[in-house]
Amino acid sequence: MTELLDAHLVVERPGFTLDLPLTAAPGEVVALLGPNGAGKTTALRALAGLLPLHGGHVTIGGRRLDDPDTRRFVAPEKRSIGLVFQDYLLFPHLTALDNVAFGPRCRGVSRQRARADAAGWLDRVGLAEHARRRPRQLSGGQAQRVALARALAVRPDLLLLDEPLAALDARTRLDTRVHLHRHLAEHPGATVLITHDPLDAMVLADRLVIVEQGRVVQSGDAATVTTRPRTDYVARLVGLNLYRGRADGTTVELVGGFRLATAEPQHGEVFVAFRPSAVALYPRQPDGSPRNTWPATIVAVAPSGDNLRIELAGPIPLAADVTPAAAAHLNLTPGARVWAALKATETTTYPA
Ligand SMILES: Nc1ncnc2c1ncn2[C@@H]1O[C@H](COP(=O)(O)OP(=O)(O)OP(=O)(O)O)[C@@H](O)[C@H]1O
Repeated sequence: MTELLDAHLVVERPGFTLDLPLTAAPGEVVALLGPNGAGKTTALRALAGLLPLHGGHVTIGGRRLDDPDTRRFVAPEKRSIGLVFQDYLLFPHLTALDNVAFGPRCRGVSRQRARADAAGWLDRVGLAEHARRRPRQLSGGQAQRVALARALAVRPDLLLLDEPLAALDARTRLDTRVHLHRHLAEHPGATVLITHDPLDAMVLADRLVIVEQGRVVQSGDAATVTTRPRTDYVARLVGLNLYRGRADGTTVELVGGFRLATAEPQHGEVFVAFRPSAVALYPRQPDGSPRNTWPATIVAVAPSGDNLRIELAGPIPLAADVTPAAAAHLNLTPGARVWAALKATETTTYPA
């Protein structure tokens, strides 16, 4: 597939370097996911032309927009890009309609045409009857939809979304996520979205690019990234226990010396992952039990859906999810001693 976006973003900051190859095909939605300070906003700003590159390049639709080597730099307003920022950045003094008409107007479309077009976009995002309202008369979810309509109204090759749902309450967020998903699916251009929320990323994106300390640490579709995390950040994000070790057949010696029995034979450096719900906790050492059992100490207990998420210390740090019924047999105070058990068949092992 030919890429609509072809970029290598190199930006130097004191004590921080962004060095991020990034591509997106027509119609593809790519989510940049990463912890605070990973460089996501820097990447988005560089794509938009709000921040010039120090190295690498940005090419959209075959057009070179930023290339420090040849001193080429195309200003943000001359790029075929639509932006939706976290705080929406709607013009407060303009109506919803004129906010949406603004981009096309700047590109030389007549006032009448731009407004007619804007009315069509507002209709598409379900806000036809709010066209005359100003931003402060709109709810958070409505303002977000106006911002989306405004970004799409210029028919951009590349749509950039910065935490598009972060400012919304849980209920609005759910509705808006579904709504946004539909519009992204219809958008013929490429989309790059940044988010902290794994659910947003998984629902909205075709591909996840995980960024830590300015670099790509993992990328792929949601299924691969979530079942085979390669860093602690990703493992915590998707709620898996993750360890690194050395495999010899179906035994993996973890960093620190603890040994786990696994199901798939491997050799050499590996990751071992398993779900917290695969761990069973007992008050005493279980007999006739799976091959992996070890004593552990409860560190913290918190609700997790219908279950309880128990954080444990011991030979390995561990998260276990137990049902309320199972929890009733345990003393769940921090500091209490329990036994953890894990079936080898519940583990996934893959090369590091
Ligand atoms: N204007 C600036 N001047 C100097 N350093 C900056 C500037 N903006 C960001 N940084 C630094 O660049 C790095 C990346 O920041 P960036 O905002 O891109 O991360 P992020 O992944 O978007 O984080 P968050 O999720 O917290 O928004 C950080 O170390 C940050 O301190």
